[in-house]
Amino acid sequence: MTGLYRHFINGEFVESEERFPKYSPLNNAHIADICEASKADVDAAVKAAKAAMKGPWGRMTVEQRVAKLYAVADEITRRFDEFVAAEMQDTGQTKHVMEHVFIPRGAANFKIFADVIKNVPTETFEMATPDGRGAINSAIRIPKGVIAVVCPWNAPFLLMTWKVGPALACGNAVVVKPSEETPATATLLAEVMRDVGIPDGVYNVVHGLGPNSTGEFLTSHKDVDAITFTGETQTGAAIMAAAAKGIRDVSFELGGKNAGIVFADCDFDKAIEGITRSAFLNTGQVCLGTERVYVERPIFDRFVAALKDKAEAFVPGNPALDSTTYGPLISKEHQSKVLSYYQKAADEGATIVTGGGVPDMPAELASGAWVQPTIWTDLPETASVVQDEIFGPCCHIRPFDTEEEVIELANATDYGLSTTIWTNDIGRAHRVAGSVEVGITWVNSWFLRDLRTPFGGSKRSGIGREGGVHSLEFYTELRNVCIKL
Ligand SMILES: NC(=O)c1ccc[n+]([C@@H]2O[C@H](COP(=O)([O-])OP(=O)(O)OC[C@H]3O[C@@H](n4cnc5c(N)ncnc54)[C@H](O)[C@@H]3O)[C@@H](O)[C@H]2O)c1
Ligand SMILES: O=C/C=C/C=C(\O)C(=O)O
Repeated sequence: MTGLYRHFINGEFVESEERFPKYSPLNNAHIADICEASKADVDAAVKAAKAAMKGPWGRMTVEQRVAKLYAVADEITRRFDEFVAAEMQDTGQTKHVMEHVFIPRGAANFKIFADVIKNVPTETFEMATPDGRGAINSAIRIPKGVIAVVCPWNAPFLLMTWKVGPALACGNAVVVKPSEETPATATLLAEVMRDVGIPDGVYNVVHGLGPNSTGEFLTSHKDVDAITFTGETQTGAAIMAAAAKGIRDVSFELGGKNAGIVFADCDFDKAIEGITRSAFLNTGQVCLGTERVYVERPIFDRFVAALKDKAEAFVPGNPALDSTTYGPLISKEHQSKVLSYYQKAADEGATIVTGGGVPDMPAELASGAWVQPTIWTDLPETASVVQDEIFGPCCHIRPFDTEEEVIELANATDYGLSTTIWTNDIGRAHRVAGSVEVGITWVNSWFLRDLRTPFGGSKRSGIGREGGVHSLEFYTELRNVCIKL
């Protein structure tokens, strides 16, 4: 996948003059150039998508669309190793996480929404009328039209297909703007779309940056009917302002500062396992990840010691090796941001339980975006690393004494994406789950996904829910047809 990443517009790969470099997270080597879509390129992509809605795609039956989406999923599965390699090259994350989490979810994201759209009923109301003949109201689902899909870099293929799957299932056409850090799998998916016969213009990809670049050109384009975005809360605010012009609908999955809550009656080993994953999977670059851990006082010391052991057991290195369990951050820029928080934690008086710096790496990887898994204790809740989303492999652990106290601590944030609660008291699990202000709560688990369930954030972590029938709310419009009999 080295070389040049091109746009995919109206069924063809096209280049543009402006380019920017892609560096490997593993060693900062220059591994590719990426075309940067101009206003004219974006306009061509939006025009192609709009035209596709009036072409064969717009005329397909649901059954025909569903068959196409299954073909997309099957082709992703057939080219599985290429997707694994492409995303591994962009993110530096381990082959294991690619093979077991991110790439299979790409295929699953097409199948689930093909199944949903095939089985969803429409609503009908019969009504009486003064002439005694009555009328029937029937709501039919209409695709919204051209959907802009703006994606982040942390789980590029999973997050992009989580939007493209339902958008296409509902009969829309999409223009995807992948993150500037992760062009590979969106581009590879274009080949899949072409090869399985998705009509030209239904799936378009425009590469580029955000502000004053492709992302802004796309989200402010007047012929985009709706915008689905996953990324930082501040970017969401900028996109919302762009969407206000023309009154376009938005679906946002934004940042988080998620709390893990561990009660003393939990299954200790499972809780350690779970919090290890939620804090450090994907080098902490998971929106659902845990950066604040609250542990009931009787098991606090034991918990901190056990999590320290887990953090120190990660093996950073070449992601293609089975022995590697830990990757770099996405970029040197993100490394600087995370390291600045490591410094702030030290300045603000944290006890550094483990980490806090850069791991020793062999010469060929020494220039990569590596940081150590890091655990802090003893900070006040006002400390920067307890307040801000860092998006790195780090967490602060604090003891608590009562259920009421921990609920208050968990809720003391503007974010509200997810939480993970560890206890064997089912009543307490249910009470606490009902009180933590988030969109997604896991009890005795984390990131256990049933794709039929509503997924999204509360407070500043998002707008709307995607997943199962909930995605239909965003990707279609209901048109009520009232037939007087
Ligand atoms: N809630 C969720 O489900 C979820 C999932 C994954 C990631 N995230 C969040 O994503 C963030 C990490 O991703 P990121 O750093 O790529 O996010 P980001 O907001 O910096 O960028 C996301 C995308 O938006 C584009 N963009 C940036 N500015 C833009 C603008 N003004 N107009 C239009 N497009 C613009 C970027 O080019 C990129 O494609 C974290 O905050 C994380 O919590 C949330
Ligand atoms: O990093 C964020 C991971 C988000 C996961 C999903 O959006 C999902 O599982 O659907």
